[in-house]
Amino acid sequence: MMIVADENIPLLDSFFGDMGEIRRVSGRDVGPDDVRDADILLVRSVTRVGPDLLEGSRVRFVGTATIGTDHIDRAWLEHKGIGFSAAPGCNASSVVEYVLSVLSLHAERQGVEDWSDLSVGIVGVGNVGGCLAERLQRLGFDVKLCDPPRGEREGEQGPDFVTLEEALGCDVISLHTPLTRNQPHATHQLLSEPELARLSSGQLLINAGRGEVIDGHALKARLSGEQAPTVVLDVWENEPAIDPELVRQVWLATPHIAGYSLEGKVRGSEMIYQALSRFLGLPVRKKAGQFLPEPPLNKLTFTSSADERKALKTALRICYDPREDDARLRLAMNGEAGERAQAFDGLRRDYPVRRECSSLKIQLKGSSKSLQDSFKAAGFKLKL
Ligand SMILES: NC(=O)c1ccc[n+]([C@@H]2O[C@H](COP(=O)([O-])OP(=O)(O)OC[C@H]3O[C@@H](n4cnc5c(N)ncnc54)[C@H](O)[C@@H]3O)[C@@H](O)[C@H]2O)c1
Ligand SMILES: O=C(O)[C@H](O)[C@H](O)COP(=O)(O)O
Repeated sequence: MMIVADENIPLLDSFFGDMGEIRRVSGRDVGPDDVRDADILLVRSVTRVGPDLLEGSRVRFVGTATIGTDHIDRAWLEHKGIGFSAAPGCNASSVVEYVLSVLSLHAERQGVEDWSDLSVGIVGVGNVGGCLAERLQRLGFDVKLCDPPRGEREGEQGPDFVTLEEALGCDVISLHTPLTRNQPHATHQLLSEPELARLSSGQLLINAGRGEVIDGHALKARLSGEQAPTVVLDVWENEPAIDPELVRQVWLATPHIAGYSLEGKVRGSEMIYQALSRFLGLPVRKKAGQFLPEPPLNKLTFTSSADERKALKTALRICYDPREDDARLRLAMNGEAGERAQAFDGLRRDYPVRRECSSLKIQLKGSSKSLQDSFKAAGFKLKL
């Protein structure tokens, strides 16, 4: 069996090595000739999968080791009877930790002593948005949920959802919708000129969903105007050829790595391994946990003299500090257009190992019960 796989999917040999021959390809450049004799295609978000790539090939299963599926023509795969699986939720914790770290920095920058005084509007309350909402609510934030498709589906049974307009009134707005077009509640340019005009200084807009959910031209215009909001972008229109001017205008700019924890990536591989095994009628024997190395830092102790307001933020930033990715992306924006696009992809390909909060055991000596609860709510494990 021939398995063609994006070279950036981790643990290809460990998960798939005994299923067939693996041919590694560059996800950005893979073409019909690379997949013609393949049975299985494993991709990440940078490969567009549809008739242009697969017509005439013998591929019978496609797996994407990602949450997002906007790069996949699912209707065409179904029409052709080609099996498909994504990796829903694989890197949700990683994205949530990205947002928590950004929030902690924003509160500090705004001089907000208790970060949970900030109201947060979450747009798109699925795997990522739902996990973010749960953690923020446990941390005491006032959270508003905006998800019209869920609102329609769940009615009175679901949580109280607000309109986009109401969500845009929060101190922080975090976008976690998929990218969709030509359907009810399509998210392509969900935030355009009128929505961006509602935002003002003091507000923070985070996009860690898909770049095209915000109209980039309108955003640039808004950021050049009066009372501009603060903006954090992890995702961009036209990746990898992103707009360097927009990078300069936003507060934090990262190269689509919010979901790039090692745990998130390995879980993505595990989930498509499981789906492919089921598709082929093979037993599922391997687990992500067996391939995760010991984290470089596995224990952190706060003594009774620690400042309780700072302890959680310190731990969050030890696990992930977006300012490092921001600095690297800004440097990468110095070259010519082609060099910039290559550098964007290079930052993602050579991403340093980042571990999730759950890999770090926290010891709290003589701390309050509320601090212990906050650490647990943020996703840390406590060492008792
Ligand atoms: N930056 C990253 O590294 C990164 C990592 C993971 C996922 N993502 C992106 O985040 C997206 C969300 O991930 P997820 O796992 O939570 O997906 P999901 O499918 O579980 O949830 C998406 C939610 O958005 C809602 N939604 C759809 N249209 C909407 C609209 N117009 N307004 C408000 N809500 C709407 C859906 O009803 C759903 O509940 C993914 O599709 C992917 O594009 C980015
Ligand atoms: O959809 C996802 O899971 C994320 O956006 C993911 O982090 C994308 O990573 P990529 O496939 O582009 O490496």
